[in-house]
Parts: sequence; C-alpha cells; structure tokens
Amino acid sequence: MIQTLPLPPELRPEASTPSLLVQGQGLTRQFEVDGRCVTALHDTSVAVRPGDRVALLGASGSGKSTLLHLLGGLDQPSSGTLTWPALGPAQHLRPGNVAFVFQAQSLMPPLTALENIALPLILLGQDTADAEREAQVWLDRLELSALADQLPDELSGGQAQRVAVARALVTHPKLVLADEPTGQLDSVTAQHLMDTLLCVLDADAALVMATHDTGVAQRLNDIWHMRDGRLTMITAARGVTR
Ligand SMILES: Nc1ncnc2c1ncn2[C@@H]1O[C@H](COP(=O)(O)OP(=O)(O)OP(=O)(O)O)[C@@H](O)[C@H]1O
Repeated sequence: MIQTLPLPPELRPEASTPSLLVQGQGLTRQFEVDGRCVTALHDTSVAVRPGDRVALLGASGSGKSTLLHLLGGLDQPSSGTLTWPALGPAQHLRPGNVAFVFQAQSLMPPLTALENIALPLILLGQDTADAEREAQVWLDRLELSALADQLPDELSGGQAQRVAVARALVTHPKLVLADEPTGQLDSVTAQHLMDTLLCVLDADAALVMATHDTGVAQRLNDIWHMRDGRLTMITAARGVTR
C-alpha cells in the first residue's frame, strides 16, 4: 500500500520560511473526466529552496506534470495551500521569477531562435533591441550563435531544446520547472542538454525536473519519487534522506 510521507518540520502547517521559493502543503488536484473524478495528486507537501536541484521521478501518470504545474502557478490545487514566500503572489511569478522548459515544441513557430529567447524580456517591458542583445549573449553562451535566424521547425530536437533552455533562463528565474526536457532526445543529446542546463543555471536558482530517466535524475541532488499521485520517497545521491 502506498502511504503519504510524514511531514518534516519545515512543511508542517505552522512553519513558514520566508526564504522558501515555493511551499505546498497537503496539495490535492482532481480532474473530472467523463463524469468521473480522477485524483492526479493526493495530499502532497513539498518545499523548494534556493539552489535545490530536484528530479521528480515516476511512471507515466504518476502526477509529475500536475505537481510541476501547481508549483509554477500554471494550475491551482483542488485543496491544500500553495505559497511562494520568496517570490510573491502567484500573478507575479511568470515571466521572470519562474520559468518552464517543456518536453518539446514549446517555441513560438513564427519567431526565430533569437526572437524566441528575447520574448520573455520583451513581455517584462524591455526594449526590443536590448532584449535581442541579451538573447544574442545567451545564444553565444549555449553555442547556438549560428542558429540565431532559424525558425523552430528548422532546428533539430536538441537545438530546439537548447533554445528553450536559453528562453527559460534569459530572465534569471529563481525557480526553473522542467517537464521531461530530455524526453524526446537520444541519450547523448540528453546528457549534453543536462550539461548545458546545469552549467548555465544561476547557483541560487532552484531546478525541479520531471523525468522518467534515472540517468538524468542521478545528475541532480535530490530525487522525489512519485507513484499514483503521491510523493512516496525522497532520496539524495547517497541514499534515503526521509
Ligand atoms: N487536465 C487534465 N484533465 C484530466 N486528467 C488529467 C489532466 N491532467 C492530468 N490528468 C490525469 O492525472 C494523472 C496524472 O497525470 P500527469 O500528467 O500529472 O502525470 P505524469 O507523471 O506527468 O505523466 P507523464 O510522465 O506521462 O507525463 C493522469 O491520470 C492523467 O490522466
């Protein structure tokens, strides 16, 4: 039988830590499908701190995407509380403080690689020329300079995901949520993407990444294991931590 983990002290309802990037307590998310209630996430409590590197590991349908969407404010829990103590109210999270990298095909098709990367800065009110100058710096940093003028459908899967990483990080977000970003890449390209992401991520930014790939998960510091909508175990690189 699957049991929900007991709450560590920092996640108990009375605890509130201003430095936490996101804190979820007793999160449940239910969907109605064909008149039937599907519980995608059951009574799950999590906290993410600056500098955390977390892999969210679990089978298909275990609730990884549902949890990521809640943590990034893309969706709301059916019950439970969700706060971003160090980031402010949900409506101020994106773009800027929180960024997503999805599995594939998340770039804007009519925009070039450079324009895609500049877009979050423009949405934040930056002048287009300045935003594109910063985007060019990210293209250079990720060894994508030659692809500046390419449209998304002219890029390989690995190149498109590197552009998506640059677009996510261009605002220096404090919380990066990645939903199987290597899911459609071969293993060499996947490891290259992980190398890039871990190298260019700000040290005080947190990364939470959903993956099916234990090799990818081992590159991060903590592994949150999910099963049937529950967080069943948290492990560190060298063993069970709770
Ligand atoms: N918008 C939705 N409407 C209805 N059901 C949903 C919705 N989103 C998720 N679910 C259901 O919730 C459960 C968990 O889905 P979720 O996508 O979070 O799992 P996952 O672990 O990310 O899976 P995968 O690895 O395949 O992406 C599944 O049964 C799924 O069908």
